[in-house]
Amino acid sequence: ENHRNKGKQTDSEREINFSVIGQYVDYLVKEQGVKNIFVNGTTGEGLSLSISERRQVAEEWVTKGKDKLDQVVIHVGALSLKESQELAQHAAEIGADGIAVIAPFFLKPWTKDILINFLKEVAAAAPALPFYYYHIPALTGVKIRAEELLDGIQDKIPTFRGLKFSDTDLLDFGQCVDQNRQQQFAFLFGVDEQLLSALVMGATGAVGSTYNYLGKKTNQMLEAFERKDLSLALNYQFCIQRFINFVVKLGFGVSQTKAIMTLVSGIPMGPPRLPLQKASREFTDSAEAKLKSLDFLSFADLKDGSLEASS
Ligand SMILES: CC(=O)N[C@@H]([C@@H](O)[C@H](O)[C@H](O)CO)[C@@H](O)CC(=O)C(=O)O
Repeated sequence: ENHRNKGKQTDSEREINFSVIGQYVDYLVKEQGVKNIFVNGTTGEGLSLSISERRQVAEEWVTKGKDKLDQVVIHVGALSLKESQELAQHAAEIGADGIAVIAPFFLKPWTKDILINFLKEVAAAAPALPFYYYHIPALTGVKIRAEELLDGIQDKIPTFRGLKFSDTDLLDFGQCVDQNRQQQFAFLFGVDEQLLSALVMGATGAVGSTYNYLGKKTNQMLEAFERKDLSLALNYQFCIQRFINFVVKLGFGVSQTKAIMTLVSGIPMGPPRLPLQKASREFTDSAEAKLKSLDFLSFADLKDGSLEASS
């Protein structure tokens, strides 16, 4: 299963290229100002990887991020509670900074209490690690409101430290913040095109796919917000929205994100794994033109061979 550095053609198409992770850490820190990483989530196709691959990816990020990254949080959600616990324990062993879990999405928890019980069992496998609930109802189909879930959650899960909220329901998000003011929870927003609205609601941070290549722009928005320069912050958000709106119309998902990451960083992300399909050349060309027209990408930013890798 470990095809690391064997260099066969099929490996690069089908297997994880662990060797670029170290390079990618440097890229994110230096070029994008991103120092916190969420590993094996949606963009990382965590649920399409084997348990052994997930362990290896997590290890590589923690090892290569040492003394460079502030926090590496590992997503350990799985359909099998046992696998999730194994991954949680592994995250603790390798020195990750936290774990996050999505709701199981095949046989689903139908009530808040059942979901809490599942999460509690995973959290207990890594009792020293901060625990985050990853709320992404559009993908899991589990629509239990985050605000309800958070009510009294620390009594059940003492390591609970926050929420990664990947949904557009700002009523739910706002109420998560409003009802937990006494706690020091992290409220991490996951819909990049709406981040400014979530900041107004009290988001304490963000986790998202576009920060791989729009990290610098988003940091400028965060700084403007911090300085209370709302009109400048809104300018940045609208700029980001123009790009996301453009690619959404072309069909935007994890595969397309990977193609853009390759294009902008020059580091080959490889194709996605089935059932995802590689982004088309037309998509990548259009996205590139849009990035340039929005001044998100200059010719100088394009690294040699970047188009090669995504073609
Ligand atoms: C459904 C989805 O992929 N959502 C993204 C967003 O960053 C999303 O790509 C972005 O807001 C553009 O719509 C993140 O919430 C997912 C994420 O952070 C992850 O990779 O775990």
